[in-house]
Amino acid sequence: MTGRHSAADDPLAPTTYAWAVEASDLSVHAGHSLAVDRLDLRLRNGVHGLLGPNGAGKTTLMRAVATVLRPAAGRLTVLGHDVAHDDLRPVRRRLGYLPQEFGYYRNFTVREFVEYVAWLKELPAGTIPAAVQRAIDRVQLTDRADHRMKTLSGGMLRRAGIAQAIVNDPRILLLDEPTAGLDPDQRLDFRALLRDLGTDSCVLVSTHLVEDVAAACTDVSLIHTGQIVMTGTPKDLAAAGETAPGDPGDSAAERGYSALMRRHREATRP
Ligand SMILES: Nc1ncnc2c1ncn2[C@@H]1O[C@H](COP(=O)(O)OP(=O)(O)OP(=O)(O)O)[C@@H](O)[C@H]1O
Repeated sequence: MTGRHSAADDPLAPTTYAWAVEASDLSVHAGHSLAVDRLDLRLRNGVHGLLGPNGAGKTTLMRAVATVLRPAAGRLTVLGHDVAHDDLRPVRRRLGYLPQEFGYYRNFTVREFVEYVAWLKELPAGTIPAAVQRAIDRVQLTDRADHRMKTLSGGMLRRAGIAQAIVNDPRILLLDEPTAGLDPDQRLDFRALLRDLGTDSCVLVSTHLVEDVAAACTDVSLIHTGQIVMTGTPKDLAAAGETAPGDPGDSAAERGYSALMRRHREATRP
């Protein structure tokens, strides 16, 4: 794996910025829609869940933090760099990103796919084989490492996607629907991996699965029509559910999510 440098020789050392991700009054377009609308968000290390209904703006926010989309207005800094104005290459080397749908050469093996991303992230050549092996092991694809991508199941593909996202030991890890297609055992293993990753990096996970958030996230932000509705801990979500037994959901956290979204819709109804 790549070694961590000291603050003195690393311009992206955490000591040089207060927040790993800081969005202030951020607006971002997706096509012609204003999908992120004057949003404020501040994230440090930890596992941050992003929950919201279809079309809420989760993917668009992720794409902006991944420096794929430019802000239309407001300010977004990632690892202390302003994504609208600064050189983003050092940031991109320190990012890991699992998009909802990711591209790959079908004939690549899992190892070749992850190696290719390691090379794109400019990892020192000598560190690549070990970094690739560790990433593949962490997502439990060890026995498939030399199988072609086209032969993997949907859940295995997702795990290969997670492996490429973590191969550079990223400071910021963006995972868009990472548990889609994983079987129950794999979801449990993945939650443990998330908690591990969040100890020394900033992980933002978009999901529809409230239970994943409750089990693996240090905090959660609810997003609706491009704005953050609420940020709190999974316990806050469950507590909101305890006081709203009539709202839909199979657990206190799910009922809390439903209740908070309902209250937000009622409060903002014209
Ligand atoms: N390429 C596009 N062109 C036009 N509108 C788009 C485009 N991509 C997204 N949108 C719109 O932007 C809004 C936010 O979409 P986004 O994909 O960010 O939401 P999401 O929360 O990730 O949704 P989901 O949970 O369904 O993945 C939606 O209203 C969507 O219709």
